[in-house]
Amino acid sequence: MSTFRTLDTADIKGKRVLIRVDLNVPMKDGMVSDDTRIRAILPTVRDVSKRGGKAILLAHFGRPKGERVPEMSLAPVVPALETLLGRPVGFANDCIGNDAAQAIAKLSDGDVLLLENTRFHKGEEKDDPIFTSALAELGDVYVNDAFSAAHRAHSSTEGLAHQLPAYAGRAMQAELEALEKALTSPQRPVIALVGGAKVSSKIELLENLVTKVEALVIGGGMANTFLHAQGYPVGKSLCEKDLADTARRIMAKAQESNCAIILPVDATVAYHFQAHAPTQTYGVDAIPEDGMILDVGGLSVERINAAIDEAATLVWNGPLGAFEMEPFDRGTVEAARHAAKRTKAGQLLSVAGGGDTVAALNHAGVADDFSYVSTAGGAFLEWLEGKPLPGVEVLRQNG
Ligand SMILES: Nc1ncnc2c1ncn2[C@@H]1O[C@H](COP(=O)(O)OP(=O)(O)O)[C@@H](O)[C@H]1O
Ligand SMILES: O=C(OP(=O)(O)O)[C@H](O)COP(=O)(O)O
Repeated sequence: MSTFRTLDTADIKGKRVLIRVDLNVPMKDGMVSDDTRIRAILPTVRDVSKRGGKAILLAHFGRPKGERVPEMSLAPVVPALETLLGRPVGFANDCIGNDAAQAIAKLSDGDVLLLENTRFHKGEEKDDPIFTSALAELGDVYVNDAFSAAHRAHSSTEGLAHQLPAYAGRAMQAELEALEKALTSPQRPVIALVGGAKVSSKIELLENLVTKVEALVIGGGMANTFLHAQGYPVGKSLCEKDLADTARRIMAKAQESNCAIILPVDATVAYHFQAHAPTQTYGVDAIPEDGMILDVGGLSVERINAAIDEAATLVWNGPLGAFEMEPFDRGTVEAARHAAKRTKAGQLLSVAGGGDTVAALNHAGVADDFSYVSTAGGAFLEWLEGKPLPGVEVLRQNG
C-alpha cells in the first residue's frame, strides 16, 4: 500500500473531508437488512471525525440513472449509520448546490453529514467534470473508502481525485491488502462461483475469469442467460436474452482455457416472486413457460458442492438464488455452509464478496467462517481479473 496516499498523511483538522463510501446496502421494508458495508466505513469516518475534520459522506444507492427516484434515497440509511457510529449524522437532500452547501456550512469540526444519492445526477456516472467540480466545491480533501465501487469511473469514485488532494480510506486500504495477501498466487485448483442478478454488468468479465480459474460455477439470475443460450426454456425467469451470444462466447473461451463450466441441471421454480410461494423442482430442460427459476435445485447443489470439494481456493460473488425469500435461499445456504465447513477444516481458502453475497453468508450464519469476506462484488471480480480499477488507480502516488 506504500504506493497509495493513505489517511495517515492527510491534513484533516478543520477541513471539509468528502468521503466516498458504499452505502448500497441491502434493505427490507425501508430498513437496512445487512449493515456490513456500514460497519466497514466506521474506522475512516471515526478517524476523520476524531481528528477534527468535517466528515461529508458521498454515496450512491441503486441505479436511478440520473433521476431523483424517491425509493432510492439514502435517507433511510441514516438511522443505521447513527446507531453504528454512536453519534448523530446529518442529511442533505442533494449532493451538490445550495442544500448541500448550507448543510456543510452548519457543520462543526468532527460532525458527520450524509449527502443524498450521487446518482440522482446524470453527471455522476458520466464522470462529468462539471458535476465533479460541483462536488469538489464542497470539500477540501477527498477520501475514497468505497473499494466496492472502485470499478466505476464516476465523478465521486474517480473524478474527484483529480480535483482535490486524494487519499485511500481505511476500508479501501484493508480490502486491497487482504485481497493481495489471499489471492495474489492462489493455491490451485481455483473455483469461482458467480450468481446474482447484475447479469449485464458482470457477464463480460467472465470471459477473462475463465482463463484464470479451473472451474466456474454459474448460478442465480446469471445462469438463466447461459441456459437460454444453450437452448433451454427459462419461462419468466430473470434472463438477459440479448446476451446469449456473449454467454456462448464465454463457454467457448472456457473450453479453450480448460475451465469447466458448471451450470444448474435442475431448478426450484415458482409462479410468484414472493416468499413461501408454492414451488416445484424441474430439470432445466423442462422449465414451464409461466414459471420463474428462483433457486438452483437439489441436484445442482450436490454438483456445486462436489466441485467445491475439488478446489483449493474458492472465490464467490452473487447468490445462487433469490436468497432473501424462503425457500429460495436453500441453494446459496447449502453451498455456503459446505464451503465454510471445508474452510474450517483447513481444506479450502474461501473468499467471497458483494453486498448481497455478504448478506447471504450472514443469513447462512457462516460469514465469519470464510477466509475473507470483501464488501465488493463486481469490483472484486474485476480486481481478480487483473483489471485496473479506476477508483484505485487514481489514488496511486505516481499514477
Ligand atoms: N434466479 C434468480 N432470480 C432473480 N433474482 C435472483 C436470482 N438469483 C439471485 N438473484 C438475486 O440477485 C441479487 C444479488 O445480485 P448481485 O447484486 O449481482 O450480487 P452482489 O450484491 O453480491 O454483488 C439478490 O438480490 C438475489 O435475490
Ligand atoms: O453494490 C455494488 O456492487 P456489487 O453488487 O457488485 O457488490 C456497488 O455498490 C456498485 O454498484 P453498481 O454495480 O450499481 O455500480
